[in-house]
Amino acid sequence: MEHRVEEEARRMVEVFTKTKGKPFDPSLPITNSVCNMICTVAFGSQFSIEDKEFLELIEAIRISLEFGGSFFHGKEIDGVLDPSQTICYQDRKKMPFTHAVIHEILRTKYVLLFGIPRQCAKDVEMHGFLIPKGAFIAPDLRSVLFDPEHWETPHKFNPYHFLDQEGNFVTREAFLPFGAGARSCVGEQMARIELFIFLTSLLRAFTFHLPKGVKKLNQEPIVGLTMHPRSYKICAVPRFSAP
Ligand code: HEM
Repeated sequence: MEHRVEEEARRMVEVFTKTKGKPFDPSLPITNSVCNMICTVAFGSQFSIEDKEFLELIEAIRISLEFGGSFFHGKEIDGVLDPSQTICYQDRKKMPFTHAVIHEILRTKYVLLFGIPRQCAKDVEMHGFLIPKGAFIAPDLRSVLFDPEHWETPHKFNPYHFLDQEGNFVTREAFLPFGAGARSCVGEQMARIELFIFLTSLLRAFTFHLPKGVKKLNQEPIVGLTMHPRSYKICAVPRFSAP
């Protein structure tokens, strides 16, 4: 699977390169790559970015979710990987800062409004409260991801939440974006591999900046069943000239 993510990352870099540093909305190529990974695993095939059915599917998902959305320099990446080297998931161990940034993105820009609803299989007593058999539960994972007792700056983007004094990566008990227990996210590993390889591939290949005249992006999400980003444009300027 990791090999497929690497291939997809290369395709994404090609699509970004074709924009020649001009303003463009990166959400469609990113969504296409993420969907392709799931389709490869589920059906063994994938959609082209121009495929009419794919575009209709994305629009349908966007509408249904709406009704129910960084910039950091590539210095650490440059220090570890040369421009032609393939990026693999194992490289995260040599890039604690990048790894910490990805964790902090997953925490502060958490995509789900609430976790997958579950039904209680038997009577359970928790902290003196009875949760009866049959009760529906919608876990609020934000309550732990933004808990002031667990995070130094709960609402502020701060990669140092995941780094110790020496700059080593540290895991945190309250980092539960994929849920916990027997029914936690089955796609966790795939999501982690994609996030790392896609992000490092793009940051290694491009410098990102806002289009001329744009001072700031509106980071307020569109709230639906997910927290969806508003549409935006950025410029991806290649960092290395083509061989
Ligand atoms: C950043 C990306 C993702 C996040 C934050 C996420 C989060 C979650 C959460 C919170 C749950 C509920 C866990 C619980 O109830 O304890 C879940 C379940 C699930 N996720 Fe994900 N997920 C992500 C990516 C994916 C991907 C890429 C796939 C598929 C390839 C996937 C497939 C599933 C499935 C099938 C379940 C249901 C598991 C079950 O009921 O046993 N997820 N996910």
